[in-house]
Amino acid sequence: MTATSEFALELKDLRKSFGRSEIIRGANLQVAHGERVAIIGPNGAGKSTLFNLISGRFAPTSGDVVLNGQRINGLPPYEINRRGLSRSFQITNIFPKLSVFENLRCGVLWSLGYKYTFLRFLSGLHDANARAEELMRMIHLDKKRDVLATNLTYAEQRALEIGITIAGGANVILLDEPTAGMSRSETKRFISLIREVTVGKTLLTVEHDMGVVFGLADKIAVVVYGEVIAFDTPEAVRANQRVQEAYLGSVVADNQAGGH
Ligand SMILES: Nc1ncnc2c1ncn2[C@@H]1O[C@H](COP(=O)(O)OP(=O)(O)OP(=O)(O)O)[C@@H](O)[C@H]1O
Repeated sequence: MTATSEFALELKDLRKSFGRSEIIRGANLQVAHGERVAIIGPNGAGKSTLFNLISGRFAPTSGDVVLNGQRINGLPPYEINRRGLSRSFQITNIFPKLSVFENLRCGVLWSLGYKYTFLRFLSGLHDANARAEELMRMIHLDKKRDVLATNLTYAEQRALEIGITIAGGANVILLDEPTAGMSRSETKRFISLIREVTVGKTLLTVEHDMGVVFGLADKIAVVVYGEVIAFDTPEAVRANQRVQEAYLGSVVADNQAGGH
């Protein structure tokens, strides 16, 4: 997708209520093309709700979500996907009984299905195979080409999921706690993998692990009570007094106490 606007993603005074409780309370954010952003904040602050608003699972109560310069408020997820945003979930959505290659090929075909008529879709099958091979190399699973997804390690399954997420060439990628459940060494390798496969793309993650946040993000968005209270470089966010008071101080204390 070509960059037609200054920002890949903008949230403008975004609000979301469930019944009488307003969960997102006027969130604003401007993410530049190619930026890697981690969304952090206390439990219940509204991070997942923001992701759900951006990816189209929920429609906002008011305000705008702008993707590549186009308002996408209230569009269904597949339309938003077609416009260049792809999301992977914390819960894996790979097909366990298909091989690595077949899973990736499905991801490619699925994304082609939205972009092409049926005839072009058929002629695209050859391209789909080539793209699936390319993705397999990108996620370092080419040696596991014919292994069923169910027989991969957990970290490999998460890598496969990222491969499927980027298969369609979306320029904005949303990852929900991409390293959750991984060991420290797997996490380290996985951060490198995410960095590699998202070069030139805009990345948003919801993340609790501060090691991942500081290893991956160019910028951090801090969400507290449904508002983005800070959006800056990791160093600036770490030094931000308001963030310290509202959130980061307690996380650092938790980590020192052996929590997560
Ligand atoms: N579909 C829904 N209906 C009603 N309330 C909801 C719904 N989805 C989320 N909420 C509420 O919105 C608030 C924010 O939840 P959300 O999951 O977005 O927070 P979060 O920052 O992602 O939290 P965590 O870090 O614990 O995952 C919570 O109080 C939650 O109960």
